[in-house]
Amino acid sequence: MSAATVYSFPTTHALSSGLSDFVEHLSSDAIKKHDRFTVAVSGGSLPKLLSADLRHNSRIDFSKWHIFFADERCVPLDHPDSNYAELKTQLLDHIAEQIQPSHVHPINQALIEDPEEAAEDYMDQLKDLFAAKDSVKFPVFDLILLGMGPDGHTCSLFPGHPLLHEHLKWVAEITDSPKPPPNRITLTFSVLNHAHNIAFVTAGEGKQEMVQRILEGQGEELPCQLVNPVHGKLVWFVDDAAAGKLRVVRPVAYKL
Ligand SMILES: O=C(O)[C@H](O)[C@@H](O)[C@H](O)[C@H](O)COP(=O)(O)O
Repeated sequence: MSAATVYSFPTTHALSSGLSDFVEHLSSDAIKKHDRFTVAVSGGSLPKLLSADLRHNSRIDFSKWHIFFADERCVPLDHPDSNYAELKTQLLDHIAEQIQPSHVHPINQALIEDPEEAAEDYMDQLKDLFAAKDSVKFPVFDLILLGMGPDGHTCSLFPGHPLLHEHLKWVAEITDSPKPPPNRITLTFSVLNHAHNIAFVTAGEGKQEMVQRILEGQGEELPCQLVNPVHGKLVWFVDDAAAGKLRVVRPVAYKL
């Protein structure tokens, strides 16, 4: 995989605070350049780690944010499995007065029984924002925030799954996710790898071995290893526990 910068923090509190500074920096940079900040967010522990400090960060102009989901389970938006529901609880409800509701893009709840249609509809939502001109080949997010599954999956892109080779679609459906629920939609590697910035966020001792395998292992094609930005930057935000088995890659302290 392309050289990634690994930022390690002694605690998850420190990680959340560093991540908030990082997101603030990218957001203000993007708003200066093109008057908006486009971000895609994953599920799992990410919304909590992301939001602990971010939701109190008054230096961020959330009114310019456009929020998408890197992957989503095909469940109602108030279901405990919904990534949207988790982000709402952790972040959106806390910045409700600043964020514009039309700038938040959950999946279309009316289509959850048909993942293929839900994926097509989500691609249309992306097109509305990114592809005013038909010539846009892929959306270029300012930031995509990813988690790392225990098997090395990211988004709903699982080891050995045919979706790892999907190069045309922006958003794909999956109906046989090895992790329940089986029906989901996910951004594809084409979209991930065109982002300006990609940040993996993962914490805890239980992640040590997989973090080491992904960042230092060779000869595998784990989904997290297929995240290789074409022009953008790749960073990992981890705690010292998750970084505990790294031997070759040197984690650094985060500084703006
Ligand atoms: O259903 C899923 O596939 C999960 O939401 C998944 O994509 C998650 O992001 C990773 O498994 C990391 O999860 P943790 O950050 O909780 O370890």
